[in-house]
Amino acid sequence: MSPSTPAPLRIAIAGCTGRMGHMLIEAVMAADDCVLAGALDRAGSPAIGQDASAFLGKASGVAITADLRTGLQGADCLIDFTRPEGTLAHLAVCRELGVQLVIGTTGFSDAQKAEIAAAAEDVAIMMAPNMSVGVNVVLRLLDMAARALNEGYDIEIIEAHHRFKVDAPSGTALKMGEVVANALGRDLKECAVYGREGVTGERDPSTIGFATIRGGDVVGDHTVLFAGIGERIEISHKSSSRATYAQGSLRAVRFLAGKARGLYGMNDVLGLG
Ligand SMILES: NC(=O)C1=CN([C@@H]2O[C@H](COP(=O)(O)OP(=O)(O)OC[C@H]3O[C@@H](n4cnc5c(N)ncnc54)[C@H](OP(=O)(O)O)[C@@H]3O)[C@@H](O)[C@H]2O)C=CC1
Ligand SMILES: O=C(O)C1=N[C@H](C(=O)O)C[C@H](O)C1
Repeated sequence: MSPSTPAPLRIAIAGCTGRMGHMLIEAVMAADDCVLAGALDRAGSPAIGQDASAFLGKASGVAITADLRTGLQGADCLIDFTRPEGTLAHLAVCRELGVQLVIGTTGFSDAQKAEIAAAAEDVAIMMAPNMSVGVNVVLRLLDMAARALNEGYDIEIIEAHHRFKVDAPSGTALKMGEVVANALGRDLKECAVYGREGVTGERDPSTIGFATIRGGDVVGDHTVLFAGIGERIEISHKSSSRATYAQGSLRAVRFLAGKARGLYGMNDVLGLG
């Protein structure tokens, strides 16, 4: 390395054998400015002890471990796409060791989100339910659309994901709901309707409806429908590869570099305001 070349970003991956874990390891290994520093999996996983990039047919020299301190030792930043309880366990050790965090996990309760915000007083964290550039641009479009269509339009959010997804609605759909509700001066907690069945009565115009589809290998589709009398507007995003989430996560790691603390979103990373 020449004296002017910056040191590579040392990245650990949690949930390293998961769908996103594999995408992230591939992305880190392919990035010139990043190095794989650790790979975490759950205790009891048959992958413990194996090389983290063995699935790519090449060696990283990093063995998969369930020991958080071993996996985080030597890392600047942990990228975590696991489950809420896993992320919170990782968060506690990252906070203690001063390791930054990029959190892609979805399905957190309000109390769990508050725990993450508290940890961000000590360590820099970027958390977003969707790391793709496209979805984050859509969030801006939704803010604009909701303000312009603030009367006479029923708002419904429809999302589709693969059969393995465990949380519903998706974190992205909920974020879309929050953006639209905020733009309209509503509280999503009070106006969200999660599915309908039976004699529901006529639609209450102040509600925001959610519909969830699960099946096959759908990577992630989201549509926000503004339905008026005489016209409908649909704002859609469709993911065809998880690589966009991995590339967004690396942008987040680069954004966090050098930051001591604070809780950031993908809007900060992308400069979307
Ligand atoms: N923000 C974004 O852009 C995106 C977010 N996501 C979110 O990321 C998360 C993971 O998605 P995906 O990769 O598809 O899921 P997978 O189930 O494929 O992978 C999850 C990984 O986390 C591990 N894990 C599960 N529970 C725990 C735990 N309690 N502690 C530690 N590790 C754990 C799993 O291990 P094991 O196999 O042993 O259970 C597995 O390695 C989901 O919340 C999903 O919604 C997904 C894509 C994009
Ligand atoms: O579980 C997934 O796959 C995805 N989860 C995220 C979410 O819940 O919004 C992001 C993306 O839609 C894929």
